[in-house]
Amino acid sequence: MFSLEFSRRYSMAHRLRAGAAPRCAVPHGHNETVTVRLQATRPAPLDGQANMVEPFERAKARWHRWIDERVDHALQLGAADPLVGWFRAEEPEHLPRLLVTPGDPTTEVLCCLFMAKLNAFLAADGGRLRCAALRIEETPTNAVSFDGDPLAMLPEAAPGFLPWWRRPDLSINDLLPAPDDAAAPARVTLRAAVA
Ligand SMILES: Nc1nc2c(c(=O)[nH]1)N=C([C@H](O)[C@H](O)COP(=O)(O)OP(=O)(O)OP(=O)(O)O)CN2
Repeated sequence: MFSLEFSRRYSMAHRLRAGAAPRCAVPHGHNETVTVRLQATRPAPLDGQANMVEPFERAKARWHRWIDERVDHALQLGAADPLVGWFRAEEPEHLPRLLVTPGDPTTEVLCCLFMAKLNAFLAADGGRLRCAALRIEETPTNAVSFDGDPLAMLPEAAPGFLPWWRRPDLSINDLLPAPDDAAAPARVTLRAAVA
């Protein structure tokens, strides 16, 4: 089967608070590269004319827009990190720049969140492609890759609530309604109801 592979580079900062990597408890940054492998959900032979699974431009458009506009230069924080509350109180204008993860923002969880988000984009674009594997190079010497079902690796959301990584919008957290997300006000109300 054919695979389409795309790489994108972004800068990020994060910190890990759970204690598994004590050196990483203080905010610090990396320039990371994410590489995705896409496959057709219904593989077909080449047609002898266009000979494409899908034009690269179409296959990667939403994904690269999200990486460039939202993930690049975001601060990645675990949902329970007190820095989230600090930004809410002191610099709420920067809340859209926080990428909030369930538990510490490790490269492992990022792989699953990114893959789930990419699959949400691909489903919204017609479901012709799906992400078969994803790899993040955190540093020149450390990388994590994942294949399989990313949702099986992540905590379940409250019933009726779609977390940001399952929505085909540009969001990177659930702290605020995303400006491009018409359904967000209803979802925030629903989340308040289940909390
Ligand atoms: N399993 C994981 N372990 C670690 C992660 C992670 O996401 N998953 N992350 C970190 C830190 O982010 C750390 O900044 C990067 O790791 P580290 O090995 O310290 O990076 P170096 O560039 O210093 O690597 P060298 O090969 O030693 O130069 C830690 N662990």
